[in-house]
Amino acid sequence: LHCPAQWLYHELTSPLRHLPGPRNPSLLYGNTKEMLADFGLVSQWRTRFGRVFRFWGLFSISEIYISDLKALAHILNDNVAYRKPPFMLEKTRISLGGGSVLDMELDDHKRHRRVLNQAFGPAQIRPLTDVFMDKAIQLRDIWAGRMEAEGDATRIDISDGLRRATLDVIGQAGFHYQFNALEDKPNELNDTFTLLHHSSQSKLYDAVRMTQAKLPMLKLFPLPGAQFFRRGRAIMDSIGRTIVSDTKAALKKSENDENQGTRRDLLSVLLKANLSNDLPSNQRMSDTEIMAQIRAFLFAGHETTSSSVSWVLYELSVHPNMQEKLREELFSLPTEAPTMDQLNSLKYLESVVRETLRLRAPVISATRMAMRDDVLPLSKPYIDRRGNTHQELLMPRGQVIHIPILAVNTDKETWGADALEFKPDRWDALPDAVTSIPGVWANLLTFYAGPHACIGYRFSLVEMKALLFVLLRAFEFAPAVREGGIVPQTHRVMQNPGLLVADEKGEAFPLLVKPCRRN
Ligand code: HEM
Repeated sequence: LHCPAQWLYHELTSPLRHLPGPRNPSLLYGNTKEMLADFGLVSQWRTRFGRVFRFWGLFSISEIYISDLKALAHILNDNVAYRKPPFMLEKTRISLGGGSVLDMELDDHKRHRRVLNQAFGPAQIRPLTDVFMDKAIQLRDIWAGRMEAEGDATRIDISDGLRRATLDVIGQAGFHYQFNALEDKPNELNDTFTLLHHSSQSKLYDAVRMTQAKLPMLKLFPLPGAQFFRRGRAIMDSIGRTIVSDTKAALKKSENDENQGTRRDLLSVLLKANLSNDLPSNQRMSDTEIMAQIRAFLFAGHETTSSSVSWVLYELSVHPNMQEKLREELFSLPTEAPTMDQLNSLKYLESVVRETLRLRAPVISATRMAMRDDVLPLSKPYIDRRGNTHQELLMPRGQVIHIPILAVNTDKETWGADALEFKPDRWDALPDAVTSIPGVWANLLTFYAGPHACIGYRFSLVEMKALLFVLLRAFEFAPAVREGGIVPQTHRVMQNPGLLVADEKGEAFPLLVKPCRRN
């Protein structure tokens, strides 16, 4: 929508104008302010208005919430008719720099995925398990050191350690690069990420980027946060240049070497795939595009995993019997250094990871736009504000769509009355209805679906399991604050566990950690 008249025409003539939904409290902000202030608001609307309703985004651009599974399957599998809206692509480019798979659509997206997919299969992730284990052990030793100095039952900011560990993992397993974020030294990239995504200013910075993406002329003004995003991009680019030239040099050196392939990091694999003779030259990625993927992996692949592990530890801290049951299983492996296949053979670990990624999906929603008029099938009819029943959803071109990942994962009509409870055992006998969820993994929308599904989900799952294997065999985790003191904190589309009332120490998510008695 390029001008107010076009917006007005779209809203007034839309076949969806009679959809139920909340009222619009502000022409400028729509419902965004109240949504930011209240994490549970969207699910309250879902209870009140049903699986399809309309709410209002920034500048009163309407968004259609859809959790109807038939309609979602239709949207997620058609990435020609339903794409990331131009303002979301623009926001990614402002925040992260452009040119990666994260801001590509259609043919360019396909070209990128064709090369990138080759680095993310099980055979490529298997040898990276050693890196996941090494970093998990390094974090374990750091926390054990704190316990030696401060005594048993030490209060530790879990998310800080995990963020550093997952940044180190993506550095080493992703690009054969040492961030050394776990070492107790200032790390410029980690500090910039923390400032942008976890400081008191981060929501403001994000809102500013979204406003600039919707009103590009605002990019001419030096609005809050611009210098930090610039700094983040500059650090990532300078690291990226070094990484690409080092990796290319290493590949060249190993061309005539029997041991070709000693470098197993994602970037080495994808650079090799990109140079392969099997790949037509017009399908290759340029060096600039390769560098852009480094930024994408850093951005998409580090905090998502640390948030997931934080959520697992949170759930286990408030469910000590499940923590003990899992620990029992982890000790049943007669090794300190399990392989990917051994980690994947642990059934209860798998159920705990699935249940956490269902109930605490780190990415809670996605946004798409209809690129043409369409008719969406529905599993259940909806009733509009005038009382008329509709068997289908008439989708007008240009309509923004809200895909509620977390709500789909926790819908009582699909998962049963206990959908909002943490119950790993549910994975032993799932209701049939969940098979209609169009997710790429485990009947969940956590890693999305269709052509834009998360490329890194296998990487992330093994990394999570390695961290949990090491940390739960070494420590016991218990709540550090009273019940209800840890709540989901949202930033952009991410949710992390965090303190309801911030403390002066600036901790994000503390737990009481003590050495495991079995050890
Ligand atoms: C628990 C961890 C993770 C979660 C929950 C997660 C979730 C997601 C979701 C929901 C999307 C789709 C977003 C959209 O299209 O609107 C996505 C895409 C993506 N993810 Fe992940 N992710 C995780 C870990 C990772 C890791 C470890 C990497 C890389 C090493 C990664 C790289 C990507 C990339 C490159 C895309 C874009 C794919 C495309 O558009 O074709 N993610 N992820």
